[in-house]
Amino acid sequence: MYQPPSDPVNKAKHLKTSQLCELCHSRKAVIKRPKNLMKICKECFYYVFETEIHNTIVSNNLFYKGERVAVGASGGKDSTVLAYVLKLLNERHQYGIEIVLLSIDEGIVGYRDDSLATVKRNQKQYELPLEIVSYRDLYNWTMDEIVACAGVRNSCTYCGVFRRQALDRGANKLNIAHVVTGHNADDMAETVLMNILRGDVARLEKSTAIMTISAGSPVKRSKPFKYSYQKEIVLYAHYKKLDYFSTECTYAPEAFRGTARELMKNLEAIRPSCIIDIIHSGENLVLKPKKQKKQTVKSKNVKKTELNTQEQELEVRTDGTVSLNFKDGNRCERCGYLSSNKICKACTLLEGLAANRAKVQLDLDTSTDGAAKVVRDLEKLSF
Ligand SMILES: Nc1ncnc2c1ncn2[C@@H]1O[C@H](COP(=O)(O)OP(=O)(O)OP(=O)(O)O)[C@@H](O)[C@H]1O
Repeated sequence: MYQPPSDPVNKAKHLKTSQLCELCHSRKAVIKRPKNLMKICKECFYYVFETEIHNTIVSNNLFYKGERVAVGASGGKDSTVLAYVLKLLNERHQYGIEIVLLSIDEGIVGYRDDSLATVKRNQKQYELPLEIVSYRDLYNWTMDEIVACAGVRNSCTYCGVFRRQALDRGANKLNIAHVVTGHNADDMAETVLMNILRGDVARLEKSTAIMTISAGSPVKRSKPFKYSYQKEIVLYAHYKKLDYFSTECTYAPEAFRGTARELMKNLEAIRPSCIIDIIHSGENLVLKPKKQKKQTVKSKNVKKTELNTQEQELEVRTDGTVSLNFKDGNRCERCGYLSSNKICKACTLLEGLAANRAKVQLDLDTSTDGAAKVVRDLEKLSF
């Protein structure tokens, strides 16, 4: 428990003033706070770290009394600290929420199996219920199989789409409409930078939102660590001796995100506040109103009945490309899960994977030489 500061009786007399905590002025400073370089003691660090998260939760009305909340638990440092701190704050400030751990098993041998073992230990340590949902059960593919079939280059794309939907479906299974994740300030600043560098204005607009809801999904997501620095989360886990899994994913991280991360780390070394500053810039960015022509589809290819029931809209983007938008509440024609598109993103990717698997099998099954084989080999080349 936090000890009140400035107790002249308990003040460490053998310490010089410069060695004392800059907040309580009575205990020895042992930490240089990554966020503002203040030298503080362990107790004050715990207190400011937890209080900042509490303030984020309260000022953004993240929870309501009686709400059931699933923590996306990967066993890594961020989500482990999130589960621990959320349970602590829930008890300390009587949020009145019910916390459940929700883990997705992507099927990555030597990585996710080990991190899930950590989550299972966390479940006992924090006395929280745990639900595990696997890609194998949902999609009949594991990430290891996907990488074997589609290569490592796009692994983050597949994994990201499937995980987002898997978290939704896991929450649905638990009858929970709110998933919190351990995305932190560094992750958010990185995303803002990436979207600026790519000129991805649509994503830039949403990249600093603390709470999001995907089109067609009944599950909202929030990021209570939006203003928490990665380095402080690691320090907190270290000093509190939390049990977490620290190995990076076996598959290559998204190359461009890696570059943005590197750039941000370099900036942070010169100016620690730049992480928060980038988030503030993103939050206050005012974008030009979108110039988009929207018209109802009157296409020959679409049956009249479909038009009536599905309320499609044809969106013509400024770069000339078009997309079909389906209003929320629609279901994917393949899997039946809620989706804003006719076929959800996961099913589109699964379709590509199935086609690729068939092609690989064809190559393995037939010992063909000559033209057919050459044509298949050429098909694999991308320019
Ligand atoms: N397999 C998973 N199961 C449940 N939640 C997950 C899973 N993977 C990621 N998440 C959620 O998404 C957040 C961000 O995930 P990311 O892959 O960026 O990992 P990270 O930044 O290393 O976080 P962590 O340290 O918690 O693993 C995690 O903090 C967690 O809440």
